[in-house]
Amino acid sequence: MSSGLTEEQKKRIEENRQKALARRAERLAAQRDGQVGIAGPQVKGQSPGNWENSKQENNHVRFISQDQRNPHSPAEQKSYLQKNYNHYSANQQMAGSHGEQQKNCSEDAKQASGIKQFPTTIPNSLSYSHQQNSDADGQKHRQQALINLGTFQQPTCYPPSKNPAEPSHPKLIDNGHPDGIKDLQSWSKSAIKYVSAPSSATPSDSETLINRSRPTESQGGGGAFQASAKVQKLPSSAGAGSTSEAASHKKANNVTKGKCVKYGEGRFLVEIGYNAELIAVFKKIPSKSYDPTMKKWNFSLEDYISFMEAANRLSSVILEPLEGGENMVGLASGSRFSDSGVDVVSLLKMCKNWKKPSALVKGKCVLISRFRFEVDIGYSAEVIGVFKQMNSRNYDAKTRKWNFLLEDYPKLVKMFQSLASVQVEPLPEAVVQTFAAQIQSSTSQTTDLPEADLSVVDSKIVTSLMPFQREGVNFAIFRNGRLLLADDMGLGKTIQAICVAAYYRKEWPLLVVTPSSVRFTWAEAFHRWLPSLCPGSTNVIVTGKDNLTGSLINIISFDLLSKMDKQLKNTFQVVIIDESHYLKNVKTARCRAAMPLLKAARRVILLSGTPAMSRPMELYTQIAAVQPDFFPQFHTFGLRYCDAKQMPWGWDYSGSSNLAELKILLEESIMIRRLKSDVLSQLPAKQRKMVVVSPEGINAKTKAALAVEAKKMAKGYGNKQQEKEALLLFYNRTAEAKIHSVVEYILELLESGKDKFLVFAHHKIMLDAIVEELEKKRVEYIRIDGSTSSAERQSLCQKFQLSEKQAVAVLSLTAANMGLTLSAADLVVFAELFWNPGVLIQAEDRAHRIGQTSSVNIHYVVAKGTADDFLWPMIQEKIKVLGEAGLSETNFSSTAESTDYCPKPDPKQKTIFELFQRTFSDCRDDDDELLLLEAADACCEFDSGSDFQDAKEERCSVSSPKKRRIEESSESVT
Ligand SMILES: Nc1ncnc2c1ncn2[C@@H]1O[C@H](COP(=O)(O)OP(=O)(O)OP(=O)(O)O)[C@@H](O)[C@H]1O
Repeated sequence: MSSGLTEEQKKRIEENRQKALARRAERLAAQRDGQVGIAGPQVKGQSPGNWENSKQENNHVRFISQDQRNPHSPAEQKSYLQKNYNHYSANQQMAGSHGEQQKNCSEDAKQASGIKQFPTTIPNSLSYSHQQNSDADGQKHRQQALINLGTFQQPTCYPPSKNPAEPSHPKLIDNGHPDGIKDLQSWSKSAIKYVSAPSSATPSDSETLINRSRPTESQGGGGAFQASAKVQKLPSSAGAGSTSEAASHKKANNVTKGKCVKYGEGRFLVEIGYNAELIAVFKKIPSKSYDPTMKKWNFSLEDYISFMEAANRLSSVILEPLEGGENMVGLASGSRFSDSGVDVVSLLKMCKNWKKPSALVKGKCVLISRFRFEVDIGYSAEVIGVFKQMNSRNYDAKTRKWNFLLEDYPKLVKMFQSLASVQVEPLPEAVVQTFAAQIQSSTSQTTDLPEADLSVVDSKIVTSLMPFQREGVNFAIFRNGRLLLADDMGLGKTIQAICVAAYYRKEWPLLVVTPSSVRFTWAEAFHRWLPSLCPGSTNVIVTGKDNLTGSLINIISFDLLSKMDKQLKNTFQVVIIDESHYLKNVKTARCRAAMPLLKAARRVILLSGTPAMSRPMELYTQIAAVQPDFFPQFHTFGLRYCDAKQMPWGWDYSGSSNLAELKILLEESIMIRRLKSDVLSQLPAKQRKMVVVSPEGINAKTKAALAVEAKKMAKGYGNKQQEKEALLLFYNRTAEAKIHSVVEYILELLESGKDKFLVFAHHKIMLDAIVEELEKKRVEYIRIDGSTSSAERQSLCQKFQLSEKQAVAVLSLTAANMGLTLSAADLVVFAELFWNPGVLIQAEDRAHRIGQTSSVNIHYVVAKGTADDFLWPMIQEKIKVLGEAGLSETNFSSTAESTDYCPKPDPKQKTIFELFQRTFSDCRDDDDELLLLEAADACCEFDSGSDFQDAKEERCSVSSPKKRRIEESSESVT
């Protein structure tokens, strides 16, 4: 049986093999002379920072500056992180500690001389340690200790929900009593603190009740709830008994259930069946109004709190509170702010009518911390006179501004109102609403987030959450499932989002909107983290014609979303938007398609490590998606936070202003963001992720070619040589098939603001395509492959290390997997797999080595229906065997997502898998493998008639390759 290679290809393979042999001999000789490795000699005239010189001297260096540098780019964050990460190695948080890293490095050197393989031992266990922080007000922020999650139930398979509106989520129980903490083995404290609402005025979701009393055993689920929350009571302004407590004591029988919903501007409506007691309450509310068409009562939002208090005292009524009602805490009508004599209504009115055309002195109030605001105003004796009447006044000699406790805000605003010559812009309404509790009483203490009861969620995911992730989930549930999760890259936004979504599973079908390259990765992640899901529960939409509601979990790309049926906008009550900064521009089709959907949904989980990449205006749509009431008009937001300026052609919103206030506001209300430096002690040294690319990225011809190769392989071959050749051809075809998806993924990483990363690939066509695209997009890059001399490598590495711009290192798997230090990157992308895991681990260690101060994220891009189906399980098996022998980390796959990614138990596939194993497992000699590969690459190189040529022509993002001469190919084998 033929191997599929032509005579000419075979001849070239042999030629290449000879050349590779010669090169290997050269390399070995060079190693003996000490030329290979970290300390290779510099090329004459090249200085480390001199890109231009090297550009002239080295064809493989093409650093093209970007036009503009993003002032808020992750590069800046990165340098900040690096400054702050020095404790990391000292704390031995990086797996294996310094000693181990040194071992790795010395083993790299050994590898370079071909002595030993599989050098890296990476413990998978996570270590936790406490970390101290402090906020502007000196509040101590600490990271969590272990959380006892031992008693979570294993839910059964999720059936599709028949009634999405059915209340489903369980109670949130908060062990607020300090004694409760003592009883527990471990306790957690949040880095984020919340001012708890006055007990009577806490609007809580009737389903997500917050129980501020000490949990009994039954409440606590036998230890499922930990005392993270130290919720203190604020002075109650409106009667006793919390909404939640009252609600939770109501009997299930004989109760009328209903909910409050927004109703036009400034009003809410109560959707509920007839209940005589409640009608009596309605009639006592001053702002009551009856809508005869809807047959429902509605009221002013100002009466919301007092209404809820009254309603919750009725044993026959359970009312689900208003979404976002927590922002109205303290704004109950009639409630007066301490010492000011100002009630809520007057305060809001004063805030609206603050402009005085004749004012001589103008200024503004700005929030500077969670408890204080400052008044930015020019000198005026009158104003100073007012300031001096404030008990909490404080003069900051540095900024030359006065600041006050929020408690003094109403009084100050009232006094400014009486000064005709003074105009002070108040705090935005969103700030007043969010910080109402502090405005009401700054003596209120802070509270940690209540611990959510996740017993309805698969225990696998719950027990896997790292402490800070658990805190993220608590935050999300505390915010009723509407939030912007803005954790740094690689901190596990996916696992948190899945956990939150699973908490609301009775409201599914769920919609996940993602960049197209990671749709399948999401599907895999759901099944990984929620094992109780039935196999058919995920539906990845690949064309505009696919059924968007086909399954319980529907995953769609941003671009396809705009083609979706508008009628479906009310179908999804729970929506996850991955990389939500894709929505930053309101004019784009993706944003126009997503916004109505998000406004209609009850739970909106936005994920982005870089919610705004350059200016605050990019945040607007994301804020509006989560909290539409915050800034109903963009212009208001623009004036306050985008330094909006009126130009001859209209308003310019491209600036920024009051950013500190915006950050405090968002963190208090809708956003949670942790940097790697905040949680480093909880992170493993390496985090591996599988990026399963979509099959439609592979064109039909390439798919057919792969299928033909697979079919041939399944039939078997006459001898080992033929088997090897066939496998190599299959491997080559896989590279061709993946190019489009890999390039797309890299572009998405760049678009997401990933500033520096390494991309490893084996085949020249893959490396070429990546480089070609980077050039097109004018992204700086270095390339190191088999043709790069030792000296060049060294200078390229230094340049990559020192470069402050967005830069990608494009590296050959077999020629750049050892002896190089590229620790300036903390992200490594594998465009291709390789059957020798030692090579992969060595390649990972280009970034994960001494000098690395962060946890390294590793993304393996895999495509189903290609050689990856066989390579991935094979790699894992090899690693397992090596682990058992103490030669490698024990479980490579446990640090990677989608470990269930393996060939289907199809007999044909099994034959191929065995063929892979037989061929590559037998191949113990490294050099032989490399030779084989180099040789194999040649057949890919000159295969001008390959399907890839056609495929490339069809694609717009990857331009046609130049035909290469055979002689060149053998020189530039990777
Ligand atoms: N608690 C955990 N246990 C095990 N693996 C985890 C955990 N949290 C995250 N990971 C793994 O870490 C990797 C990175 O996680 P994820 O992709 O969710 O990060 P991210 O914050 O979404 O990053 P990005 O911003 O790059 O998309 C994944 O492989 C994920 O499975």
